[in-house]
Amino acid sequence: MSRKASENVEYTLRSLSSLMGERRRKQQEPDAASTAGERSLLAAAESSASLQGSGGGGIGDLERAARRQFQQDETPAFVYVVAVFSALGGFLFGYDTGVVSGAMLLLKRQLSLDALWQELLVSSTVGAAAVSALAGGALNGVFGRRAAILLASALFTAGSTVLAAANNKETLLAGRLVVGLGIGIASMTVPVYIAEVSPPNLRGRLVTINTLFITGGQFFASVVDGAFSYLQKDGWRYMLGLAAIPAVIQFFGFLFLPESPRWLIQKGQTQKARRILSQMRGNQTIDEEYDSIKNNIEEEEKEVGSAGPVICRMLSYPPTRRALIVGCGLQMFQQLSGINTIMYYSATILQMSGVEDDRLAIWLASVTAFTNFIFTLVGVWLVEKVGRRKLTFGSLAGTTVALIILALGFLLSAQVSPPITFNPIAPLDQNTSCTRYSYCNECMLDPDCGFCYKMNKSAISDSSCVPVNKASTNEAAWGRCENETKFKTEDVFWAYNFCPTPYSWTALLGLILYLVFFAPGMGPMPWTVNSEIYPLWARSTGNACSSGINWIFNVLVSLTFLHTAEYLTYYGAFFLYAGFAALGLLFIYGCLPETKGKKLEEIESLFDNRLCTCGASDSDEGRYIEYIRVKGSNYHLSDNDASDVE
Ligand SMILES: O[C@H]1[C@H](O)[C@@H](O)[C@H](O)[C@@H](O)[C@H]1O
Repeated sequence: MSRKASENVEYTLRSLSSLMGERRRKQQEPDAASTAGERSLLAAAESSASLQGSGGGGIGDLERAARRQFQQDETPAFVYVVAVFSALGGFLFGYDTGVVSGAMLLLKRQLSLDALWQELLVSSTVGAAAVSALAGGALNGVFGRRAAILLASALFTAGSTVLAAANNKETLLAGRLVVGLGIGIASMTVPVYIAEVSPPNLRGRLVTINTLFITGGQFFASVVDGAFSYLQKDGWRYMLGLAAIPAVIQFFGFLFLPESPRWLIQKGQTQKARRILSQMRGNQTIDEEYDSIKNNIEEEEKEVGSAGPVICRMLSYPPTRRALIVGCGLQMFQQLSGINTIMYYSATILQMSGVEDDRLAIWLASVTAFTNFIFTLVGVWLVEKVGRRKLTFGSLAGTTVALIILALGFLLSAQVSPPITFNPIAPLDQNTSCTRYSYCNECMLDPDCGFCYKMNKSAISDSSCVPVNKASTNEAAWGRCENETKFKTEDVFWAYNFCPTPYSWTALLGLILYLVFFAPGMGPMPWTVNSEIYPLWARSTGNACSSGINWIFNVLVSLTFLHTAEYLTYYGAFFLYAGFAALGLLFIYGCLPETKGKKLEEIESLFDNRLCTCGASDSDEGRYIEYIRVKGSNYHLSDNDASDVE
């Protein structure tokens, strides 16, 4: 082909790229296939040459050819199978963290657990997860992702079996610790593994599926809790033991699933890596991807060296240091916005809104978990459309507003808190410490007391603060509210952990808005972004650190909530979370770059500039990079080329 002809070909292809870009901008929603930025677009230079002759109609041919090519290039189902099997780790993470609240209600009665033991059984899992997430980095680096996932599913299976068979609290503690170790390893490995096997145009979506499975696990756990709460004796065994089923499925599944090709290349097992990569990419050519991974590893080694512990190298090399700050910051702000407290206290918030039956509240808590799940699905859909940065920022902005509404709901309720008007005489040898309070909101904040009152039309009368029955928070230890079945027939009401209030709708609105905004962005994006921002040599360690931070802040926020509420009251605690969320907004605005559509190997360059300058370089967002294959050679429209086109 003459030089002129080939220039024409290139020109026409660029026009096509521009035309498709235009159309895409108009639609505002790039269709999944056409955003496959790195796929070769066309194989036929000849048809382009003939296109010179056929004028405008040729563009139609070319576009059709491109579409045909895209359809053939469809991502093989195998990638989805791998993603779903890995995400079972997310399901177990969600299930095991979610199921414990329902199991505790039964356990504490059957094994007469005191507050310390209850606290231990709940927090030990999260604490163990923090430790194993941090240790998971080394495990992943040395033995690979597949081995780490196999180990996590073995731990889940062993832990759940021990829990189901436990006969004393010590064995229960051991089981909870083992499950926690599994959760930590899974939480850091699964996103990394999925990111490494996914094609770039689907990576965000597939990693986000892992968080969908986390929230799915939490929802399933809440349903299981509800169902087995009727089985007073040993119901907890089923609740805690059921997790063994998905764990076994994942274990056997992973015996047949492959190692991450990126990890294999890093370890010099190039033949195997090639084979797996082509299995994952179906009929697309893998040469370009393979070469770019390999070159990248070599360059990284030259640039950063391989001496000393990875974390030291990460901290002394500016791009990875910045990535680490962004990754850990995101995880920290996820937890500081209070998701787990909100989920945990959703039953209370719902009770405040007039749901008086305890069992109904348990079921309504599964409505909360379901909302969290469904809106995470919205995140799966949005992540490749609007990108990580906008999604995270928008989500946290909405979460901040929701937290303020929630806090206002509690504030208004506290201000109109009903006074205590009736002080019954305690039977001999009974606790009377609750009688010192003058208002319901003081009584409510004391975990040992509850509010007992009469309702006359909509007016509260004869209200007292009395000790709660230690065995069931549904009734008081003594007095008018002592017998649930009896007082319900006498127009007497019992409120534990909440006060009857006309402003409950404000808190309810805050709760709903919180979930709607948090779930699509702040829930999944910290995991998704962390799986992509580190170069290969730093990926395991980076994810280990950021997941560790997630778990550490998870424990901190859960353990301090009650004390925070005692010092600052409920509304103070929610205002505090809103303050953290607002700080998080500044952080995301300034520091979170867009990683959508980029190859993992390209992402490191996003952190080349000073920390928190990516907000300013945001103009690149949504820009479309077109790769064009002409007669076997790849043309990547460089930045300049692309701006020519646009
Ligand atoms: O991303 C997840 C998810 O949002 C869960 O609902 C929450 O319990 C976890 O702590 C969080 O890491």
